[in-house]
Amino acid sequence: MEGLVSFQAVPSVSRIPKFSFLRSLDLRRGGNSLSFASSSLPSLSSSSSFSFSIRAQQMESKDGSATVAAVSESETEPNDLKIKEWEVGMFHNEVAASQGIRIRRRPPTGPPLHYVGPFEFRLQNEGNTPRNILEEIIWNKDVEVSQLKERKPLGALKKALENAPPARDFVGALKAAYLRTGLPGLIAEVKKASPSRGVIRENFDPVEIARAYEKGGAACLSVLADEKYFQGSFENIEAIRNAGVKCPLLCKEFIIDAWQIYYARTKGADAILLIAAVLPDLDIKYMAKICKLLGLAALVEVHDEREMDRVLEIEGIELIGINNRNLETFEVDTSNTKRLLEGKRGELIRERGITVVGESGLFTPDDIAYVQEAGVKAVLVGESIVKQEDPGKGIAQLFGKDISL
Ligand SMILES: O=C(O)c1ccccc1NCC(=O)[C@H](O)[C@H](O)COP(=O)(O)O
Repeated sequence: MEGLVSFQAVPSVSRIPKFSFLRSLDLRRGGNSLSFASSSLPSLSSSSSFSFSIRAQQMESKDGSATVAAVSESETEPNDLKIKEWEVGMFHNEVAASQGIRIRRRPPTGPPLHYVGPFEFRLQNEGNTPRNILEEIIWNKDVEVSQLKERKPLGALKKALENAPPARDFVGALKAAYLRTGLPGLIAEVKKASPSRGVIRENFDPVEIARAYEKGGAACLSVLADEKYFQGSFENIEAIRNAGVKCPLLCKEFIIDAWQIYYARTKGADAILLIAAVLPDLDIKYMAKICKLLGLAALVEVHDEREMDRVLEIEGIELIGINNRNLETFEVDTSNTKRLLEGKRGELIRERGITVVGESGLFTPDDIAYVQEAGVKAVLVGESIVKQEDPGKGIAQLFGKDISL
Protein backbone atom coordinates (compact mmCIF):
# COMPACT_ATOMS: atom_id res chain seq x y z
CA MET A 1 0.00 0.00 0.00
CA GLU A 2 1.48 3.36 -1.03
CA GLY A 3 0.38 6.53 0.71
CA LEU A 4 0.68 9.02 3.56
CA VAL A 5 -0.39 7.82 6.98
CA SER A 6 -0.34 10.09 10.00
CA PHE A 7 -1.42 9.71 13.57
CA GLN A 8 -1.28 11.57 16.87
CA ALA A 9 0.62 10.23 19.84
CA VAL A 10 1.22 11.49 23.36
CA PRO A 11 4.06 9.40 24.75
CA SER A 12 4.38 9.29 28.50
CA VAL A 13 7.84 7.83 29.06
CA SER A 14 9.76 10.30 31.17
CA ARG A 15 13.42 10.42 30.28
CA ILE A 16 15.81 11.89 27.76
CA PRO A 17 14.57 11.04 24.28
CA LYS A 18 16.33 8.22 22.49
CA PHE A 19 15.54 7.16 19.01
CA SER A 20 16.40 3.53 19.33
CA PHE A 21 12.68 2.96 18.89
CA LEU A 22 13.19 3.60 15.24
CA ARG A 23 14.98 0.34 15.03
CA SER A 24 11.91 -1.54 16.08
CA LEU A 25 8.64 0.24 15.71
CA ASP A 26 5.39 -1.60 15.95
CA LEU A 27 2.48 0.09 14.28
CA ARG A 28 -1.04 -1.08 14.97
CA ARG A 29 -4.36 0.07 13.70
CA GLY A 30 -6.66 1.54 16.34
CA GLY A 31 -10.03 2.66 15.03
CA ASN A 32 -9.40 4.80 12.00
CA SER A 33 -5.94 5.90 13.15
CA LEU A 34 -2.74 4.10 13.93
CA SER A 35 -1.19 3.71 17.36
CA PHE A 36 2.29 2.50 18.17
CA ALA A 37 4.04 0.58 20.85
CA SER A 38 7.60 1.16 21.84
CA SER A 39 9.55 1.02 25.07
CA SER A 40 11.92 3.77 24.06
CA LEU A 41 9.82 6.60 22.78
CA PRO A 42 10.95 10.18 23.28
CA SER A 43 9.78 11.67 26.50
CA LEU A 44 7.43 14.56 25.92
CA SER A 45 5.36 16.74 28.15
CA SER A 46 1.73 15.77 28.32
CA SER A 47 0.84 18.96 26.50
CA SER A 48 2.99 18.05 23.53
CA SER A 49 1.30 16.30 20.68
CA PHE A 50 3.46 14.87 17.98
CA SER A 51 2.24 13.68 14.67
CA PHE A 52 4.13 11.03 12.83
CA SER A 53 3.83 10.88 9.08
CA ILE A 54 4.79 7.78 7.28
CA ARG A 55 5.27 8.03 3.56
CA ALA A 56 6.21 4.62 2.38
CA GLN A 57 5.20 1.29 1.22
CA GLN A 58 3.38 -0.01 4.21
CA MET A 59 3.70 -3.67 5.02
CA GLU A 60 0.60 -4.91 6.75
CA SER A 61 0.11 -8.21 8.46
CA LYS A 62 -3.28 -9.87 8.78
CA ASP A 63 -4.05 -8.43 12.23
CA GLY A 64 -3.45 -4.95 10.89
CA SER A 65 -0.07 -4.39 12.54
CA ALA A 66 2.95 -3.23 10.61
CA THR A 67 6.45 -3.80 11.90
CA VAL A 68 9.49 -1.89 10.85
CA ALA A 69 12.58 -3.69 12.00
CA ALA A 70 16.32 -3.36 12.26
CA VAL A 71 17.81 -0.50 10.32
CA SER A 72 21.58 -0.57 10.03
CA GLU A 73 23.80 2.14 11.58
CA SER A 74 25.10 3.19 8.17
CA GLU A 75 21.61 4.05 6.99
CA THR A 76 21.01 6.46 9.87
CA GLU A 77 24.49 8.02 10.07
CA PRO A 78 23.97 11.09 7.84
CA ASN A 79 20.99 12.05 9.93
CA ASP A 80 22.58 11.36 13.33
CA LEU A 81 23.76 14.89 14.10
CA LYS A 82 20.39 16.37 13.21
CA ILE A 83 18.68 13.77 15.36
CA LYS A 84 20.96 14.58 18.31
CA GLU A 85 20.36 18.31 17.91
CA TRP A 86 16.67 17.70 17.77
CA GLU A 87 16.81 15.49 20.86
CA VAL A 88 18.61 18.21 22.81
CA GLY A 89 16.02 20.76 21.72
CA MET A 90 13.20 18.46 22.75
CA PHE A 91 14.83 17.80 26.10
CA HIS A 92 15.19 21.55 26.68
CA ASN A 93 11.52 22.03 25.85
CA GLU A 94 10.53 19.28 28.21
CA VAL A 95 12.48 20.77 31.12
CA ALA A 96 11.07 24.20 30.30
CA ALA A 97 7.50 22.89 30.10
CA SER A 98 7.87 21.25 33.52
CA GLN A 99 8.59 24.76 34.88
CA GLY A 100 5.49 26.18 33.21
CA ILE A 101 7.42 27.75 30.32
CA ARG A 102 5.27 27.76 27.21
CA ILE A 103 7.89 29.19 24.86
CA ARG A 104 9.56 26.31 23.03
CA ARG A 105 13.02 26.40 21.50
CA ARG A 106 13.26 26.09 17.76
CA PRO A 107 13.81 22.61 16.35
CA PRO A 108 17.25 23.00 14.64
CA THR A 109 16.30 22.00 11.10
CA GLY A 110 12.80 20.86 11.64
CA PRO A 111 12.37 17.36 12.90
CA PRO A 112 14.82 14.90 11.40
CA LEU A 113 13.84 12.50 8.67
CA HIS A 114 14.21 8.86 9.53
CA TYR A 115 14.70 6.19 6.96
CA VAL A 116 13.82 2.76 8.09
CA GLY A 117 14.14 0.20 5.36
CA PRO A 118 11.60 1.25 2.77
CA PHE A 119 9.95 3.59 5.29
CA GLU A 120 10.60 7.28 5.69
CA PHE A 121 9.44 8.96 8.89
CA ARG A 122 9.09 12.60 9.71
CA LEU A 123 8.17 13.64 13.19
CA GLN A 124 6.32 16.87 12.92
CA ASN A 125 6.01 19.19 15.85
CA GLU A 126 2.60 20.70 15.33
CA GLY A 127 3.59 22.03 11.95
CA ASN A 128 6.84 23.53 13.24
CA THR A 129 5.47 27.01 13.33
CA PRO A 130 5.88 29.33 16.32
CA ARG A 131 2.72 29.57 18.40
CA ASN A 132 3.01 33.27 19.25
CA ILE A 133 5.15 36.35 18.65
CA LEU A 134 7.52 35.69 21.55
CA GLU A 135 8.15 32.15 20.32
CA GLU A 136 8.73 33.51 16.81
CA ILE A 137 11.25 36.05 18.13
CA ILE A 138 13.07 33.31 20.08
CA TRP A 139 13.22 30.97 17.09
CA ASN A 140 14.65 33.73 14.93
CA LYS A 141 17.10 34.62 17.65
CA ASP A 142 18.33 31.04 17.66
CA VAL A 143 19.30 31.28 14.00
CA GLU A 144 20.77 34.76 14.42
CA VAL A 145 22.90 33.83 17.41
CA SER A 146 24.30 30.69 15.82
CA GLN A 147 25.35 32.73 12.77
CA LEU A 148 26.90 35.47 14.92
CA LYS A 149 28.73 32.89 17.02
CA GLU A 150 30.35 31.47 13.91
CA ARG A 151 31.61 34.91 12.95
CA LYS A 152 32.75 35.83 16.49
CA PRO A 153 33.49 32.77 18.62
CA LEU A 154 33.46 33.12 22.40
CA GLY A 155 37.28 33.08 22.54
CA ALA A 156 37.41 36.21 20.37
CA LEU A 157 34.73 37.90 22.49
CA LYS A 158 36.64 37.17 25.69
CA LYS A 159 39.64 38.86 24.16
CA ALA A 160 37.55 41.84 23.10
CA LEU A 161 36.39 42.24 26.72
CA GLU A 162 39.85 43.60 27.52
CA ASN A 163 39.01 46.71 25.46
CA ALA A 164 35.43 47.12 26.68
CA PRO A 165 34.61 50.22 28.73
CA PRO A 166 34.16 49.39 32.44
CA ALA A 167 30.77 48.18 33.65
CA ARG A 168 28.83 50.75 35.70
CA ASP A 169 26.51 50.19 38.65
CA PHE A 170 23.03 49.85 37.13
CA VAL A 171 21.15 48.95 40.33
CA GLY A 172 23.09 51.62 42.27
CA ALA A 173 21.97 54.28 39.77
CA LEU A 174 18.30 53.26 40.19
CA LYS A 175 18.56 53.36 43.99
CA ALA A 176 20.30 56.75 43.94
CA ALA A 177 17.56 58.19 41.69
CA TYR A 178 14.85 56.91 44.03
CA LEU A 179 16.60 58.47 47.03
CA ARG A 180 17.13 61.74 45.18
CA THR A 181 13.60 62.20 43.82
CA GLY A 182 11.39 60.03 46.03
CA LEU A 183 10.02 58.64 42.76
CA PRO A 184 10.80 55.37 40.99
CA GLY A 185 14.17 55.51 39.22
CA LEU A 186 13.58 55.70 35.47
CA ILE A 187 14.99 53.25 32.93
CA ALA A 188 14.19 55.14 29.72
CA GLU A 189 13.95 52.95 26.65
CA VAL A 190 15.59 53.78 23.33
CA LYS A 191 13.02 52.02 21.15
CA LYS A 192 12.29 52.72 17.51
CA ALA A 193 9.64 50.08 16.83
CA SER A 194 7.95 47.08 18.39
CA PRO A 195 5.87 44.14 17.22
CA SER A 196 2.79 45.51 19.02
CA ARG A 197 3.08 49.15 17.92
CA GLY A 198 5.03 49.08 14.64
CA VAL A 199 7.26 52.13 14.15
CA ILE A 200 6.96 54.36 17.23
CA ARG A 201 9.47 57.05 16.20
CA GLU A 202 10.32 57.78 12.57
CA ASN A 203 13.24 60.19 12.96
CA PHE A 204 15.20 57.93 15.22
CA ASP A 205 18.66 59.03 16.35
CA PRO A 206 19.62 56.76 19.27
CA VAL A 207 22.40 58.99 20.60
CA GLU A 208 20.26 62.14 20.46
CA ILE A 209 17.41 60.34 22.25
CA ALA A 210 19.81 58.95 24.87
CA ARG A 211 21.20 62.42 25.56
CA ALA A 212 17.69 63.86 25.87
CA TYR A 213 16.75 61.13 28.34
CA GLU A 214 19.85 61.76 30.42
CA LYS A 215 19.18 65.50 30.47
CA GLY A 216 15.55 64.80 31.44
CA GLY A 217 16.59 62.88 34.57
CA ALA A 218 16.65 59.21 33.53
CA ALA A 219 18.68 57.06 35.91
CA CYS A 220 19.46 54.36 33.37
CA LEU A 221 18.71 53.60 29.73
CA SER A 222 17.36 50.49 28.04
CA VAL A 223 18.57 50.08 24.46
CA LEU A 224 16.83 47.63 22.13
CA ALA A 225 19.35 45.39 20.39
CA ASP A 226 16.98 43.24 18.34
CA GLU A 227 16.98 44.29 14.68
CA LYS A 228 14.23 42.24 13.09
CA TYR A 229 11.33 43.09 15.40
CA PHE A 230 12.41 46.33 17.12
CA GLN A 231 14.75 47.93 14.57
CA GLY A 232 17.41 48.15 17.25
CA SER A 233 21.06 47.06 17.23
CA PHE A 234 24.09 46.31 19.35
CA GLU A 235 25.73 49.18 17.48
CA ASN A 236 23.20 51.56 19.06
CA ILE A 237 24.43 50.46 22.50
CA GLU A 238 28.01 50.98 21.42
CA ALA A 239 27.27 54.39 19.88
CA ILE A 240 25.47 55.64 23.01
CA ARG A 241 28.28 54.40 25.24
CA ASN A 242 30.97 55.94 23.02
CA ALA A 243 29.09 59.25 22.93
CA GLY A 244 29.81 59.65 26.64
CA VAL A 245 26.28 59.17 28.00
CA LYS A 246 26.73 58.52 31.73
CA CYS A 247 23.51 56.60 32.45
CA PRO A 248 24.20 52.85 32.79
CA LEU A 249 22.87 50.88 29.82
CA LEU A 250 20.59 47.85 29.76
CA CYS A 251 21.06 45.69 26.67
CA LYS A 252 17.42 44.95 25.80
CA GLU A 253 17.83 41.72 23.93
CA PHE A 254 16.22 38.28 23.93
CA ILE A 255 19.00 36.35 25.63
CA ILE A 256 18.99 32.62 24.95
CA ASP A 257 22.72 31.93 24.96
CA ALA A 258 25.51 33.03 27.31
CA TRP A 259 27.45 34.15 24.25
CA GLN A 260 25.06 37.12 23.93
CA ILE A 261 25.97 38.30 27.43
CA TYR A 262 29.65 38.49 26.53
CA TYR A 263 28.74 40.20 23.27
CA ALA A 264 26.63 42.81 25.09
CA ARG A 265 29.51 43.52 27.47
CA THR A 266 31.96 44.05 24.59
CA LYS A 267 29.55 46.68 23.25
CA GLY A 268 29.55 48.57 26.56
CA ALA A 269 26.36 47.27 28.21
CA ASP A 270 26.08 47.50 32.01
CA ALA A 271 23.05 45.23 32.42
CA ILE A 272 21.18 42.56 30.52
CA LEU A 273 17.64 41.23 30.49
CA LEU A 274 16.75 37.62 31.34
CA ILE A 275 13.15 36.69 30.50
CA ALA A 276 11.69 34.02 32.78
CA ALA A 277 9.02 33.19 30.19
CA VAL A 278 11.84 31.99 27.95
CA LEU A 279 14.62 30.70 30.21
CA PRO A 280 14.47 27.66 32.49
CA ASP A 281 15.65 28.12 36.08
CA LEU A 282 19.09 26.64 35.48
CA ASP A 283 19.74 29.00 32.58
CA ILE A 284 18.74 31.98 34.72
CA LYS A 285 21.06 30.83 37.52
CA TYR A 286 23.94 30.19 35.15
CA MET A 287 23.47 33.43 33.23
CA ALA A 288 23.08 35.50 36.41
CA LYS A 289 26.43 34.06 37.54
CA ILE A 290 28.06 35.05 34.26
CA CYS A 291 26.65 38.55 34.70
CA LYS A 292 28.21 38.80 38.18
CA LEU A 293 31.52 37.61 36.77
CA LEU A 294 31.41 40.34 34.11
CA GLY A 295 30.18 43.06 36.50
CA LEU A 296 26.79 43.27 34.79
CA ALA A 297 23.41 43.60 36.48
CA ALA A 298 20.77 41.03 35.49
CA LEU A 299 17.21 42.32 35.21
CA VAL A 300 15.12 39.18 35.52
CA GLU A 301 11.71 39.74 33.97
CA VAL A 302 8.51 38.02 35.07
CA HIS A 303 4.91 38.36 34.00
CA ASP A 304 2.91 36.09 36.28
CA GLU A 305 2.92 34.56 39.74
CA ARG A 306 4.50 31.31 38.64
CA GLU A 307 7.44 33.09 37.02
CA MET A 308 7.82 35.33 40.08
CA ASP A 309 7.89 32.29 42.39
CA ARG A 310 10.50 30.59 40.22
CA VAL A 311 12.72 33.65 40.28
CA LEU A 312 12.32 34.12 44.04
CA GLU A 313 13.67 30.58 44.44
CA ILE A 314 16.93 31.63 42.79
CA GLU A 315 19.57 32.91 45.17
CA GLY A 316 21.21 36.27 44.64
CA ILE A 317 18.69 37.93 42.32
CA GLU A 318 18.80 41.68 43.01
CA LEU A 319 16.66 43.14 40.25
CA ILE A 320 13.25 41.86 39.13
CA GLY A 321 11.16 43.43 36.38
CA ILE A 322 7.40 42.89 36.33
CA ASN A 323 6.22 43.24 32.75
CA ASN A 324 2.66 44.48 32.47
CA ARG A 325 2.69 43.36 28.84
CA ASN A 326 1.89 39.77 28.06
CA LEU A 327 4.55 39.06 25.44
CA GLU A 328 2.47 36.31 23.85
CA THR A 329 -0.70 38.36 23.35
CA PHE A 330 0.51 42.02 23.71
CA GLU A 331 -2.22 42.67 26.26
CA VAL A 332 -1.10 45.35 28.75
CA ASP A 333 -2.47 45.55 32.28
CA THR A 334 -0.71 47.70 34.90
CA SER A 335 -2.56 45.93 37.72
CA ASN A 336 -0.23 43.02 36.99
CA THR A 337 2.53 44.80 38.93
CA LYS A 338 0.24 45.25 41.93
CA ARG A 339 -0.98 41.64 41.88
CA LEU A 340 2.52 40.19 41.82
CA LEU A 341 3.68 42.32 44.74
CA GLU A 342 0.83 41.47 47.07
CA GLY A 343 1.11 39.29 50.18
CA LYS A 344 4.01 36.92 50.80
CA ARG A 345 5.78 37.72 47.53
CA GLY A 346 5.96 41.43 48.36
CA GLU A 347 7.17 40.63 51.88
CA LEU A 348 9.94 38.39 50.61
CA ILE A 349 11.03 40.99 48.10
CA ARG A 350 11.19 43.72 50.76
CA GLU A 351 13.05 41.43 53.22
CA ARG A 352 15.67 40.64 50.59
CA GLY A 353 16.02 44.24 49.43
CA ILE A 354 15.28 43.27 45.82
CA THR A 355 14.68 46.26 43.55
CA VAL A 356 11.49 45.81 41.51
CA VAL A 357 11.00 47.50 38.16
CA GLY A 358 7.48 48.14 36.81
CA GLU A 359 7.60 47.65 33.04
CA SER A 360 5.40 48.60 30.06
CA GLY A 361 2.21 50.55 29.53
CA LEU A 362 3.13 53.53 31.75
CA PHE A 363 1.89 56.81 30.27
CA THR A 364 0.83 59.23 33.02
CA PRO A 365 1.77 60.49 36.52
CA ASP A 366 -1.17 58.41 37.79
CA ASP A 367 0.35 55.26 36.26
CA ILE A 368 3.65 56.02 37.98
CA ALA A 369 1.92 56.68 41.33
CA TYR A 370 -0.07 53.43 40.95
CA VAL A 371 2.98 51.17 40.44
CA GLN A 372 4.94 53.05 43.11
CA GLU A 373 2.11 52.44 45.56
CA ALA A 374 2.26 48.76 44.57
CA GLY A 375 5.90 48.67 45.68
CA VAL A 376 8.20 49.33 42.71
CA LYS A 377 11.31 51.47 43.15
CA ALA A 378 12.00 51.73 39.43
CA VAL A 379 10.09 51.85 36.14
CA LEU A 380 10.99 50.92 32.57
CA VAL A 381 9.26 53.15 30.04
CA GLY A 382 9.49 53.23 26.25
CA GLU A 383 6.62 54.28 24.04
CA SER A 384 5.17 57.17 26.07
CA ILE A 385 8.47 59.07 26.21
CA VAL A 386 10.27 58.03 23.01
CA LYS A 387 7.45 59.25 20.80
CA GLN A 388 7.61 62.81 22.16
CA GLU A 389 9.36 65.36 19.97
CA ASP A 390 11.69 66.04 22.91
CA PRO A 391 11.94 62.75 24.84
CA GLY A 392 13.46 64.66 27.79
CA LYS A 393 10.28 66.74 28.11
CA GLY A 394 8.35 63.47 27.73
CA ILE A 395 9.92 62.39 31.04
CA ALA A 396 8.64 65.52 32.83
CA GLN A 397 5.16 64.84 31.43
CA LEU A 398 5.30 61.22 32.52
CA PHE A 399 6.21 62.09 36.12
CA GLY A 400 4.16 65.28 36.26
CA LYS A 401 7.28 67.25 37.21
CA ASP A 402 10.87 67.88 36.23
CA ILE A 403 12.91 65.05 37.74
CA SER A 404 16.25 66.26 36.40
CA LEU A 405 16.88 68.62 39.29
O1 LIG B 1 6.66 45.99 23.01
C1 LIG B 1 6.32 44.96 22.38
O2 LIG B 1 5.48 44.98 21.47
C2 LIG B 1 6.97 43.65 22.67
C3 LIG B 1 6.58 42.52 21.98
C4 LIG B 1 7.18 41.31 22.22
C5 LIG B 1 8.17 41.19 23.17
C6 LIG B 1 8.57 42.32 23.88
C7 LIG B 1 7.97 43.53 23.64
N1 LIG B 1 8.34 44.66 24.32
C8 LIG B 1 9.36 44.72 25.29
C9 LIG B 1 8.90 45.51 26.42
O3 LIG B 1 8.46 44.89 27.35
C10 LIG B 1 8.85 47.00 26.33
O4 LIG B 1 9.70 47.46 25.34
C11 LIG B 1 9.20 47.79 27.60
O5 LIG B 1 8.74 47.24 28.76
C12 LIG B 1 8.65 49.22 27.45
O6 LIG B 1 7.27 49.16 27.23
P1 LIG B 1 6.43 50.45 26.77
O7 LIG B 1 6.68 51.55 27.76
O8 LIG B 1 5.01 50.02 26.78
O9 LIG B 1 6.93 50.83 25.42
